[in-house]
Amino acid sequence: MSQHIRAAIVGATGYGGVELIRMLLTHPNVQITSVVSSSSAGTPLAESFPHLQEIIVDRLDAVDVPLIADKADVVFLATPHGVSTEIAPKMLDAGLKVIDVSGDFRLKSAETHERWYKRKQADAAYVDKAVYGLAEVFGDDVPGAQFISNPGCYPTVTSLGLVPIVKAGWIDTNSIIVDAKSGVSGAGRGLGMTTHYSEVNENFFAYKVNKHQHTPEIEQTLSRVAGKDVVMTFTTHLVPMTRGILSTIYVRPIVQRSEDEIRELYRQYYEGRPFVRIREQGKYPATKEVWGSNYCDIGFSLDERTGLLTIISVIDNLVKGAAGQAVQNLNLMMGWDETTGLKFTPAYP
Ligand SMILES: NC(=O)C1=CN([C@@H]2O[C@H](COP(=O)(O)OP(=O)(O)OC[C@H]3O[C@@H](n4cnc5c(N)ncnc54)[C@H](OP(=O)(O)O)[C@@H]3O)[C@@H](O)[C@H]2O)C=CC1
Ligand SMILES: CC(=O)N[C@@H](CCC(=O)OP(=O)(O)O)C(=O)O
Repeated sequence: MSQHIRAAIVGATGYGGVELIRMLLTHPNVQITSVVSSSSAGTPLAESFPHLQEIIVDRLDAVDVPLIADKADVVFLATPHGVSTEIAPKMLDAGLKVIDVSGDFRLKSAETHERWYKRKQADAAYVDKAVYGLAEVFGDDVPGAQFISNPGCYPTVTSLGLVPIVKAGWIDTNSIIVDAKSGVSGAGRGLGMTTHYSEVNENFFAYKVNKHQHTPEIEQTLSRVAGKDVVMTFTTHLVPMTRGILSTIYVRPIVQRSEDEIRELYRQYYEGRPFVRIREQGKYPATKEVWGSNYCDIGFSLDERTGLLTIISVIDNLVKGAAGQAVQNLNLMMGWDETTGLKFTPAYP
């Protein structure tokens, strides 16, 4: 099925939003008809982003739901936590398809959401309506959906690294340890005490230890595929680079399997899913090998001495971790090939 669709992007002056503009500009089935800003409405886009000199839209629109519903068929929300809670229900009621890149609708339990995000979740009717769009795992839920909740960056890279082996029941699901590192663009474009140059340059630190809001999101996915409660230890770190997340995952196998058999399990699970690439024996992915692309690359090492399996998974946080997966979900929603408009080769070096 091929069909054109008009798209609006809210939060377009931020990193997720501008990455959506980059992806959608070359998408053959999409026309960007509204670019929305709460702080710069009425100004040209090039004022926020001088690298976007071509006229995509005349001026940035305000957050005006009837106007957006008039101009677009689908709206992408690349807004800070809490904003989608307010505006997504109105947009859905106005008949728009909504793809929310924020964390507002990812967790199905209101109590868990409040505990980890420290704010009240949206109306349960809308949370129920939101389809969690981890494309390679739950992509079958997406076609025909009106409302997609796009996974977080750490949850995407970590869940894709764990789902096949958790689903197979080959590991102890009570002793998973995830050691994840992100580039600074993961924190968005806004200035913050821990993200400005002199704090980040020549520095490396853990943050939100045992308190990261993505912990319950990953556990929700793993519990869903395992059919039982899964918990894990999850530590995030900030790395002095712009893009990329690398997740190092340690698990304890409970069945005797060789590294080759584990690799084959992953190959079979991701067969026909072009954005997950499994590395050969002894090869471990680096963030630059997916930079600017929608790929998630995964490598393995089974340590015969300790019996532990190390899984290394990488993505570009702004692409597979945000805008790219959002476009992948649009493709699945619309019944288009999931790679449409997303065949970016990583920029290297
Ligand atoms: N950065 C990343 O790697 C990832 C980010 N995400 C999530 O995506 C969302 C966007 O992140 P990111 O692009 O990094 O953040 P940024 O801070 O870079 O951008 C957010 C944008 O939201 C807009 N905004 C702020 N308040 C409002 C409001 N009340 N109504 C409408 N728009 C508003 C701002 O634009 P303006 O002032 O022009 O309105 C701002 O530019 C967040 O929820 C984030 O958690 C998810 C996965 C990865
Ligand atoms: C480096 C950095 O600070 N990253 C952010 C990722 C936030 C994000 O992507 O937010 P969602 O919860 O909407 O997915 C963090 O760790 O909170």
